[in-house]
Amino acid sequence: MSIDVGVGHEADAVQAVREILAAEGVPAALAAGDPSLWGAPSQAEARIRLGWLNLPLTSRELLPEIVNLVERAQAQGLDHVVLAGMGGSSLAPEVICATDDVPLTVLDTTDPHQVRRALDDRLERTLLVVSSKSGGTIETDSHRRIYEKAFRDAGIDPADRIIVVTDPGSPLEQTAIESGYQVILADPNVGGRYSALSAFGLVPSALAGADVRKLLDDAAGVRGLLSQPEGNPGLDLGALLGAQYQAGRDKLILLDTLSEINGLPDWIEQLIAESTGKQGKGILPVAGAEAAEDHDQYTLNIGRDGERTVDGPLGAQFLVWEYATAVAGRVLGIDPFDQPNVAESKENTTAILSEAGDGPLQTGTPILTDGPVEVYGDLPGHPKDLADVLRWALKAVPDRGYLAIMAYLDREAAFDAATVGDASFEEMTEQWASADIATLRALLDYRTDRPVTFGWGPRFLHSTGQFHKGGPAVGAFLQITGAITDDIEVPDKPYTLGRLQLAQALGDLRALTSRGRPAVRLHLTDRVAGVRHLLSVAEEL
Ligand SMILES: O=P(O)(O)OC[C@H]1O[C@H](O)[C@H](O)[C@@H](O)[C@@H]1O
Repeated sequence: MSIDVGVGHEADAVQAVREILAAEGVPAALAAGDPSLWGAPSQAEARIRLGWLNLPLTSRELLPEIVNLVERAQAQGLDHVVLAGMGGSSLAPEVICATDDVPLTVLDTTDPHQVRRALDDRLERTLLVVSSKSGGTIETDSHRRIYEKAFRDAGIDPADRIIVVTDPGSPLEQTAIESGYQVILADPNVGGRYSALSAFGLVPSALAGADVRKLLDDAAGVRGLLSQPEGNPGLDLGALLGAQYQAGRDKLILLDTLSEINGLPDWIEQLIAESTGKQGKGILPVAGAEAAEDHDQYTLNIGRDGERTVDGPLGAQFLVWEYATAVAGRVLGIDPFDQPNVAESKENTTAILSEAGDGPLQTGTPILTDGPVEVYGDLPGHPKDLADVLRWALKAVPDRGYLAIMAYLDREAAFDAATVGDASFEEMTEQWASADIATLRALLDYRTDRPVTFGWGPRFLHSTGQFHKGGPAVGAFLQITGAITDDIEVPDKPYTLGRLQLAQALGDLRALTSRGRPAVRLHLTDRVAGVRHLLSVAEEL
């Protein structure tokens, strides 16, 4: 089964870019793993980052080991699979499992309420996959420590329940060996966001019940096309992204509503934002929005329907989008394999934790309080209430700009609002939406012609966070944090999850404001009431 790319009515412009790329020999060179395609300064990194091109073949070697893991888990009756992993270490398994309709609990959060939800859910049948390429990611390290303690407290040996996926030689590999955990080593020549078809994508998905062999088969089916100058879906898509960028359309609205693949835009978001958002350039992917066409925006559909489309099975989609992103990187003149600005927020987080010592974190004082919402920030014009603050945020977006909502909250919290009993599907959806902070995106989107993005913190720090800081300086930022009523200790660390989460929010805010980007933090002193209030104020703007 193959994959089709529909380039829409800009076919001539796309053809022009494709011809240049073909004349430069890009398709064959990229398919062969030539690291010189992004210029001399990128060559050293590219040399160790092109392994994804071969994963449809090389990952097959993992299948016997994966089958053993799955059989062992089944024999032990472990049917609740929890995946601790950030960014590239969890986004692909989330899409794979949602598409195959098998349950996977993803922990890519430091929100203590959301982590507590997972801990309280079938611990006696839980299998934890700890996935981290670097082996040093603070969120994932915290989850491992918390689960180790929870297992021990429940009289369960963590070595029976924890599987580690990491790169050879990482500190996590060392810890895993010392702790007696099963370790699956990933291909070190593949970067995090290009790792969907590696052990990072396959191991947790297979344990959750997904058909990963099919994924590799579908990717292998398209791989042979990637060296060709014609009939090459990766080249077509890369040329489309590049041509749109050259025409000033650098906001990509991703739709998947009519697709059988569930949630691919979230994975594409990380791939494109982190790969291209740097040196003041970049393509901003917008997931979860309505279709939009404008001088700087265009829509692309996953599936058959629409003007610009990418239609084909998930395994092929992964490979084609990765190839297209690498091609677009060349057209934009950036290195698609580094993420130079991600580290900055992480360093700020560490600094904020150490500045505070044993005392409370330095949050400053609110400039105003509107019911259950406190407002922190340096805002001009003396806003008098929350409505003023939201109006300011919308106005702060420049021409060609965007508004980013970043919520450091429990992304499952809206489940608590769902009525049990005889509510209809529509009623339940409505209840969900009115308790879900993500609804704010649509409410604000309605009031501006600029794109509005929504990200869960700290998850987005490993994705669009790179674009926010490294991309064009045209973002305005609305950060949302919430009171914590049930915090969780991180064993052998001087912080709790809640303290870490707040430090991450403050650290990113510092990175944004130090660049002069308009940014404000809304703090919900009561989460449920705060979400309700914020949504009702946004509705009446
Ligand atoms: O897999 P890990 O090493 O834990 O990394 C998880 C994520 O961390 C960083 O933020 C990178 O920018 C991401 O590209 C990566 O996916």
